Amino acid sequence: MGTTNEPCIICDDIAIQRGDTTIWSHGTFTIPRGTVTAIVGTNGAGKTTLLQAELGLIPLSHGTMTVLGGAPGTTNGRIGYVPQSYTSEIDSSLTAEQSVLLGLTGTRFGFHLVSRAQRSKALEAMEFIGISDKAHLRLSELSGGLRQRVAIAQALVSDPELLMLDEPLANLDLASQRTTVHILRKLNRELGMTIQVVAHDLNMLLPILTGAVYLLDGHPHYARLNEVLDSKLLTHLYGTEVQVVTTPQGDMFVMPGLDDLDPGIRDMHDTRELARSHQHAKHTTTHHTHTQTGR
Ligand SMILES: Nc1ncnc2c1ncn2[C@@H]1O[C@H](COP(=O)(O)OP(=O)(O)OP(=O)(O)O)[C@@H](O)[C@H]1O
Repeated sequence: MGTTNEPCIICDDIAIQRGDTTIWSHGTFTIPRGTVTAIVGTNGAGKTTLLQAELGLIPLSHGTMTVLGGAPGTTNGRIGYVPQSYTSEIDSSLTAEQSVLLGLTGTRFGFHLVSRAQRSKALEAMEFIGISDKAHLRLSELSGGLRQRVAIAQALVSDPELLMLDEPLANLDLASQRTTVHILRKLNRELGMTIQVVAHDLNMLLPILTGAVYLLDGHPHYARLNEVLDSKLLTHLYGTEVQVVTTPQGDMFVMPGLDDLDPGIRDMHDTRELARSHQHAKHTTTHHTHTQTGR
C-alpha cells in the first residue's frame, strides 16, 4: 500500500475525443488517496471513458493526467479494475480460484506454473471477500453476486492501491448489493485502498462515499460528498427532479423529486413517512440504505 500523501489522481484540463465527438472536456480536479469516489452522470456522459482514460486505454485529446504518480497506463500494475461486463468476460468453466489467479498470471493457460505463493495470495483475497469456501466451484455454479465477488477478488489479488469498479451494484439483489458495499468499506477502512465506483444509484453507496466525480454539461468535476448531495446540482445532473432528503436522524437519501409525482402518491411518500418507515425498516430488516452526514 502506498504511504505517500500524493493525490491518487491529478487532472489538469483533460478532454477526451472519440471520432469527431468530444465526450467531455475541461476536467481539472484532484482525487485524494484513501477516498471512496462515485463517478456519476447520465447514460453516455462518459463515466466508463474516464476509467479507461485513467488506465491509459484511451488517450487524452487535451491536458494531462497523473495516476498514482505516473502517466495513465504506466501504473496499471497497482490498479485493480472490475469492468461492467465482468460476467461475460470470464470463462464460466473456470473455478473461482482459477479465476482469481488470473489476477496474478494474466492468462488462462499454464495453471501448472502457478506457485504456492500465488495460490496462497489467491486464497487470501478470497478469504478477505468471504468466498474461500467457493474456491473449487466453477463460475457457472455461482450466483451473480458470488461471481461478482470473484471478479473483485481477482482485481484485489495483486494488492492494488486503487480499485476501480464499473457499476458493481447493477443487476445485484439488495443483499448482494449490501455485501458488495460492505466489502468496499472494509477495503477502504482496513487497507486504506482508494476506490472509484461508477454508479447510477447513489443511495446504497452513501454510507461509504467521501466524494464524487460528476459529469455535468460535458465537464468532469470532483467534489466532496456533502457538496454533491445538493438537490439543485443532482436535478441538473440527472436532468430530472431529484431531492436530497435528510431524516430526523441525519441519514440522507437521494430520491426522485416529489413535485413530479401524482399528489396521491406524494401523500403516501412524504418525507416524514419515509423517515418513519426508514426507522421501522432499521429495526425489522437489513434492507435499508442510509448514511450519516459529515463525511
Ligand atoms: N469505442 C467507442 N468509440 C466511439 N465512441 C464510443 C466508444 N465507446 C463509447 N463511446 C461513446 O462515448 C460516450 C461515453 O460512453 P461511456 O460508456 O463512457 O458512457 P457512460 O457514462 O459510462 O455510459 P453508461 O451509463 O450508459 O454506461 C458515449 O456517447 C458512447 O457512445
